[in-house]
Amino acid sequence: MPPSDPSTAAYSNQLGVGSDNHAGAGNGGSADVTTKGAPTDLLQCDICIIGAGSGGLSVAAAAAAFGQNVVLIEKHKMGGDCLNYGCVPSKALIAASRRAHMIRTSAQFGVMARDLQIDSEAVSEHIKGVIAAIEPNDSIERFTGLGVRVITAAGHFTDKSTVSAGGYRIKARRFVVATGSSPLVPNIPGLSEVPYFTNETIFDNGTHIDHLLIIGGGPIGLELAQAYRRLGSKVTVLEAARAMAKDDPEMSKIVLDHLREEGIDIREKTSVEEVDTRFRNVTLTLKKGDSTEVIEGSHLLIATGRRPNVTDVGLETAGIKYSDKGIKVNRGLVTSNRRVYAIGDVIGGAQFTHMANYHAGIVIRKALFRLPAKTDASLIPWVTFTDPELAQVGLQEEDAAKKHGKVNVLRWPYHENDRAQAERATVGHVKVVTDKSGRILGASIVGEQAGELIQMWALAISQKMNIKAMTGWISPYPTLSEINKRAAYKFYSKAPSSPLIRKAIGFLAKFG
Ligand SMILES: Cc1cc2nc3c(=O)[nH]c(=O)nc-3n(C[C@H](O)[C@H](O)[C@H](O)COP(=O)(O)OP(=O)(O)OC[C@H]3O[C@@H](n4cnc5c(N)ncnc54)[C@H](O)[C@@H]3O)c2cc1C
Ligand SMILES: NC(=O)c1ccc[n+]([C@@H]2O[C@H](COP(=O)([O-])OP(=O)(O)OC[C@H]3O[C@@H](n4cnc5c(N)ncnc54)[C@H](O)[C@@H]3O)[C@@H](O)[C@H]2O)c1
Repeated sequence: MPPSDPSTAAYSNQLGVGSDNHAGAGNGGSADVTTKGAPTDLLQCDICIIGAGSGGLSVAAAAAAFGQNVVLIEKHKMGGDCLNYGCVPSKALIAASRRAHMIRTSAQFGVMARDLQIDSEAVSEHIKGVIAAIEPNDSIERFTGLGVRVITAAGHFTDKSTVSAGGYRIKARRFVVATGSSPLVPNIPGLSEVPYFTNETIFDNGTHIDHLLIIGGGPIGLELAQAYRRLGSKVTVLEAARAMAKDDPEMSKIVLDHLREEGIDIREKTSVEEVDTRFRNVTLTLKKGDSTEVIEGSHLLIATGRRPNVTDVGLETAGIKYSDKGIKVNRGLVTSNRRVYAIGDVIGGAQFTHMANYHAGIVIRKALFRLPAKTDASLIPWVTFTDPELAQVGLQEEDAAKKHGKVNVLRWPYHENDRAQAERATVGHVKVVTDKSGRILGASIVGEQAGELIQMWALAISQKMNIKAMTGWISPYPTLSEINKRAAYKFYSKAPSSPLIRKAIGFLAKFG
């Protein structure tokens, strides 16, 4: 089958797969129901959760572990986006592409690998294998074993304290809406006439992609851009504003420069005016400033953000306020209906699996133990899994300065780290922001394993630690984590007014 054949199962906007209304998972009992009830059957429980993605599963598992009577409703696939269309398949794809990159670049280590071959079908099988390995953790069997009653059907509120799903009426002490989000497809002339991938279809693709056009330069667009580039595709990214706009520009520039060096054509401040097909290819009419250009590629990926799954849940009926940004909640994640919490992607804001899990913890503390608990945005780390990775926690420099006035910015580069040299992973640096007294306000890391290295800064911020604590531990040699300690030492090299003392401390910092 030619790569751009619109009939390729994975490559179609006509599939109706996923989205707010996953095909085959119809409303009111048409789907397979784990336990079927007559339409009037009433289930009474402590907690009823709509949506078995990262957020819903976490609430269900924890509530069941504390002996609560739990009903969990899922209309499509257990595990939601993260397992089936998000984190897991994307990281498995990235892992495959990383192997290809390592083979291509191994000669600098004196290791010669010849005849690199990429079998797209086998890459696709690898992705499916990774999902299959994780799937049991999120399965109906596991949750039923934990004592959770799983109903596989669409759920919706029929009044302020009742949900209907799979032929049951469910009354609960508390409800949790965890219905996630779906790809936001922009309204570009011609787009609806042309086949395109979203995150819900691209991971099923088992054919080689000749030239992938990606609309959107956020984490989805850029993680997949690099993965496909390394797997042998030509890749062009079209971004209407700034790529990686949520990250510190100083740090994201390093990623973007690196991606461009790998041959990815990233065009910022570029709008897509029209989409069309020419022979079997996709053509995009681009506009940047006053100039227009038409480019052609074999496949198109839409990665332009998310829309919350707020339709068909009966939110109005339940008196739950929402907008196109998501369900409105207070910092305790309570909706305008005080019986109902909303968590994860469906409330908008930072959309990560660990965010949904964090929300789940807050709901458990509040609903089960009646403890006061509130979200704290300053604790949320995130990582974009490009190579180099980019990780962030707490405030970025600009926001820290706005909030705290004069701040200290501490940097330490990877190339000063012996392990980074040994691995030839010298791109990037750690950047830490503190207030005058040394209180850690934020940290960003761009470079090898930034997602691992950020963890200690996430801990430090959550524990309100001072930078002094980040120098008071012994870092085994040679590890990348030493970079964190070196960055912390920079706080002291800045403090003394004498240039001589500053220089001496800077010198000593090199010895940990
Ligand atoms: C390509 C991609 C890569 C990503 N990579 C990462 C990453 O590396 N790290 C990270 O932290 N995050 C990542 N994310 C984000 C992460 O996947 C989401 O933040 C996370 O899945 C949100 O969890 P959730 O429980 O809110 O929603 P979801 O996981 O979307 O789950 C919602 C569930 O609710 C179900 N549902 C919806 N409506 C109903 C209804 N009426 N009745 C019953 N069930 C319903 C849906 O079928 C779905 O299963 C990625 C996302 C994408 C798209
Ligand atoms: N590593 C991770 O944790 C990870 C990875 C992937 C996705 N995610 C999550 O998934 C969510 C969605 O990711 P995303 O990259 O789709 O969304 P995003 O909102 O972060 O980025 C979308 C980008 O598309 C651009 N855009 C929007 N409309 C456009 C148009 N018509 N033409 C050109 N550009 C346009 C926007 O300016 C923006 O930069 C993110 O919020 C993120 O939290 C996380």
